[in-house]
Amino acid sequence: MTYSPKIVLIGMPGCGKSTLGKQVAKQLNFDFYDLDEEIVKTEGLEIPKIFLNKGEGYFRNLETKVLQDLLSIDRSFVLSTGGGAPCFNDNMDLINDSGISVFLDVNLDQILQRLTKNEVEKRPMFQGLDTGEIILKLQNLLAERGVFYDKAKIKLSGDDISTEHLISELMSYFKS
Ligand SMILES: Nc1ncnc2c1ncn2[C@@H]1O[C@H](COP(=O)(O)OP(=O)(O)O)[C@@H](O)[C@H]1O
Ligand SMILES: O=C(O)C1=C[C@@H](OP(=O)(O)O)[C@@H](O)[C@H](O)C1
Ligand SMILES: [Mg+2]
Repeated sequence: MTYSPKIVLIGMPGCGKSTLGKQVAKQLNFDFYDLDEEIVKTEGLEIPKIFLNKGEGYFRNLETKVLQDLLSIDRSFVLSTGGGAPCFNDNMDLINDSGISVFLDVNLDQILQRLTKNEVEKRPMFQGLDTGEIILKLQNLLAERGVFYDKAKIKLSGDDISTEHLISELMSYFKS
């Protein structure tokens, strides 16, 4: 039987899951999926529109369904999740049952800088908030979500986690 690793990136919104995931998949020659992009394709609506028109509860159930479908693919891939994905509907256990979860633990100051540049409009959780409110929101989210992120099989921290760093951690994990 061949081993098909499924690498699943998790972490706070803005920590770099989508950016890093794409790069790592390319370097490893694995398929790449972005959970949010797959949700958008399934629903035919952008993420902020799904939140606005159908509500967060609907989004979370759709997120779980699309996650389950992706995790059942029998090939190696890198999957970048959305920041909330591991924290609803037993998703973190699902991820750990079939994949290698990697928590990108980037500090909130760094995330704030990235989000406030140009990234708020894509993320309904932060729309309409000023900088102070975004800080509070990030702190509250991390307080709720840390317990889920902590279940990751691999944890990487730093302001700027590189593709090389992630690949080297994965190689050590595969060897262990
Ligand atoms: N290592 C990095 N250094 C600087 N900016 C980054 C880095 N990784 C991601 N970014 C930027 O931060 C923003 C959020 O990144 P993204 O990959 O969308 O995060 P996530 O998918 O975790 O929400 C984007 O503008 C992206 O270009
Ligand atoms: O943290 C969250 O709850 C969310 C994060 C987003 O993904 P990113 O983590 O890629 O921003 C996206 O799934 C949605 O807007 C909800
Ligand atoms: Mg993303």
